[in-house]
Amino acid sequence: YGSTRPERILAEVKRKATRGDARSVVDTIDQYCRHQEWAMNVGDEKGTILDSIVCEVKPMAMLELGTYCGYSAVRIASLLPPNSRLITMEFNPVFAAIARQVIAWAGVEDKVVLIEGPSGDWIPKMKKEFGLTSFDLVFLDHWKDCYLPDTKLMEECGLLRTGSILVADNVICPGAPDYLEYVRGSPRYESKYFRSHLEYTRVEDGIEKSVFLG
Ligand SMILES: O=C(NC/C=C/[C@H]1O[C@@H](n2cnc(C(F)(F)F)c2)[C@H](O)[C@@H]1O)c1cc([N+](=O)[O-])cc(O)c1O
Ligand SMILES: [Mg+2]
Repeated sequence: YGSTRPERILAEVKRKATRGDARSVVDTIDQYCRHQEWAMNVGDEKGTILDSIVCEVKPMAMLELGTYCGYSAVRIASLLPPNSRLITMEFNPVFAAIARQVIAWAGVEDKVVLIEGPSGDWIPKMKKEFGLTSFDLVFLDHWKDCYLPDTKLMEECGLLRTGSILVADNVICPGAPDYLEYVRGSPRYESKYFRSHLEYTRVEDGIEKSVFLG
């Protein structure tokens, strides 16, 4: 029986990355996915844009939708201020199990809370479950047709405050046209596009940064 791509990525991390060294985990995954087999991590080029926003915002409460193998969770967690938390949500239990091991190998498990299940179930109960008032920063990198409904649900559940920032991957490729139209057209958001490339390729893609104005 063959292994899955996430299992092969985890095996590469355990073989090549230094335990406890988040940067070496990130670099190992980037090397593997650039030279061995492509995978849908935000990647090194768009990852640098994400890093700059995380460092600028210094979020105390951050949410990621779409953990996959944990690449961006590790990347983000390595930049978080002390006492801040990244909550990362994953729908697929197989991917979640891999991501937990990647996050542990990187030594950032104290900064990351991985929750499993559909966003529609979790978003309405996050305030209570985690004693949250709102998220300072949200990274959307899950199913592209869920970006808009989940953003509206976060608004409705009071998880966004004036100044909360949404960062969305793949707004060009594969694309999230309804989300893009919403954040760019709504008076309640101030949106900015960061042009880049689809991870590990020369195809155009980009990240949209949108500030919620309340
Ligand atoms: O489809 C793409 N990403 C979809 C990513 C999907 C991932 O998000 C999880 N999820 C689903 N719902 C939730 C939550 F949190 F809501 F519960 C979490 C899924 O199980 C999966 O691991 C993609 C595709 C390409 N590409 O080039 O095709 C490039 C990319 O960067 C991509 O992100
Ligand atoms: Mg993506």
